[in-house]
Amino acid sequence: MHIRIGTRSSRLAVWQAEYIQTLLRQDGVTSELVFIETKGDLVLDRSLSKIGSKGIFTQELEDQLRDGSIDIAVHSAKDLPSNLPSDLSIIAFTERERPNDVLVSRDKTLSLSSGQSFRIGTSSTRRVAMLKHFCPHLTTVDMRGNLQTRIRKLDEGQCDALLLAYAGVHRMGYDDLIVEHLPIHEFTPAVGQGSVAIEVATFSLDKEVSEILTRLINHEPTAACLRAERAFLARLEGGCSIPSFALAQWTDDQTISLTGGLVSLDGSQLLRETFTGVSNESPALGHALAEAILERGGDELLQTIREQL
Ligand SMILES: NCc1[nH]cc(CCC(=O)O)c1CC(=O)O
Repeated sequence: MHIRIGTRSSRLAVWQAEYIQTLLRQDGVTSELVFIETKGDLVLDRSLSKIGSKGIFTQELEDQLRDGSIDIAVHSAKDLPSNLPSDLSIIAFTERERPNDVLVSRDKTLSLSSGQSFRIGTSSTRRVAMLKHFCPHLTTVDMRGNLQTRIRKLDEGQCDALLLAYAGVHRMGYDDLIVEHLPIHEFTPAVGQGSVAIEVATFSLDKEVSEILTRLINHEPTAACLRAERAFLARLEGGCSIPSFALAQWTDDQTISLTGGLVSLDGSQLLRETFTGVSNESPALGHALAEAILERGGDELLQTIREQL
């Protein structure tokens, strides 16, 4: 069996694709990487929320799944929209890396909780809004580009620190630059953060091949958590430009706890709830959480956010 793997060509994307190749090789499955550029890689002068986030890192890969140029597409689970068209599906989520965000800087004395004032580079609406909520004394600088580009901008002095996903920083070998791990009960991560998703064209991939790939790549405990988080996001109809967050975690061998919510762009309002339920009904858990958040004022909050973006 030989699999053509579609991937973006950023260093993190290549790390992810090579990780998938390693998992496949365990069972003698050979593969090759097909590099595909997405709108998110090309348009670097505008913030993600202004480009219109839906599928900006995924569309071109999906086109090649459909026309049969590749067998699977590898994405950061976080970049994959929560509502997939019916001809595409996810057949695996890899075991999640630690899901939290980290503060990255050359200055070891920096800390979010210290009360010092400094500039943080980020292009994520969630991170900007959360910083405004928890750390109003800090300023943010809009910063696009892959990890290496952002660290170069940090070194050029365009900001004093970056707020990033631990998973990407660790995978790229920048652990030495981490000055603080942010607590997930405050800075709850984005849906899917830390896991890698495998997407296929539902009707063109052979069913038997698809089952083998799932067996080799999918980590079911992670997948159950991501189904809860993604159901939450789907109900909010949020892409990655909406400042929403959710993290599901196992509490015992049958139960998942899902924490998630929304924060207003100016940080003044933060809605967060935790729901617990049985793991095999995790999408229902995500749906229930979304309903609760919408009912508690999330509905109006979302409307305001959409008008402002
Ligand atoms: N949207 C960019 C993106 N997509 C996935 C990751 C990090 C790795 C991951 O969450 O799996 C990042 C960078 C970041 O948020 O710091």
